[in-house]
Amino acid sequence: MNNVKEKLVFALDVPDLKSAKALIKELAEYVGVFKVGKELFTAVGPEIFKVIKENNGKIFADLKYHDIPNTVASAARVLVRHGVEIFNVHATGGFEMINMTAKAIKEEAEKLGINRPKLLAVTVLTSLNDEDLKSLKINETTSDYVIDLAKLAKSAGADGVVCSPNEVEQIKKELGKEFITLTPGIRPLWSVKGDQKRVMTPAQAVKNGVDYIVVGRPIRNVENRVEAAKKILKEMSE
Ligand SMILES: O=c1ccn([C@@H]2O[C@H](COP(=O)(O)O)[C@@H](O)[C@H]2O)c(=O)[nH]1
Repeated sequence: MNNVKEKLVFALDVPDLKSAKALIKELAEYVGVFKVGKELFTAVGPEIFKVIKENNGKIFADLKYHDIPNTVASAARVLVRHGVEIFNVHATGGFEMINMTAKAIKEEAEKLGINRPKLLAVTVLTSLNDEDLKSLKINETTSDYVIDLAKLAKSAGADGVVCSPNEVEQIKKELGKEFITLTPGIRPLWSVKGDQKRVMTPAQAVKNGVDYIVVGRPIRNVENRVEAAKKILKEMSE
């Protein structure tokens, strides 16, 4: 069970520090990594990183940077100084943006004598499907586009990608087992899809070889969150 706990990333999508603290305390025993997304970070800033560290948690800064290379690399240096374990940028920011960021975090971590965070590139959001790509004038299937972006990200120095569990087997086959896959769009059979379109159950995602699964609402929006987390860990270990 402990092994699957390390794979479980919980999305702290709440609007204030008080709610985030309560969730961290409630779920620390069942969750490997806490994900800080745009809502919480915009509300409380880097203070949340301190709180997670104080509770011996690992941090995934899900800030999905997408800007010119110098801006992203500079922001990433700050994340290194905050001691985050994982962070991400959009793969569509391009080779130079990812490459400059990868070099910057290595340099910054060496300067501080600490481990550098893992750099992941977001491929195609799990709320998008083939039809959505067509409307964006992208003439590829979602899975082909994800693989192309994953190849670009790897060649630029990323440690892995954010994708849906549907693409994991292919990514591992083409880019190697060590290339990290972190997958939102996780929906146990007892939960609702909401705005997620490319979804999979925790059990199937683990079978497909994902390194991390991200779960938010299926745990956060139920009455007994500890029970929901335990149920997911059980499904992951079956
Ligand atoms: O492609 C992506 C990238 C990021 N996310 C984030 O993951 C969580 C999922 O939460 P649920 O409540 O389990 O849907 C959320 O914070 C998203 O911002 C994603 O869903 N898809």
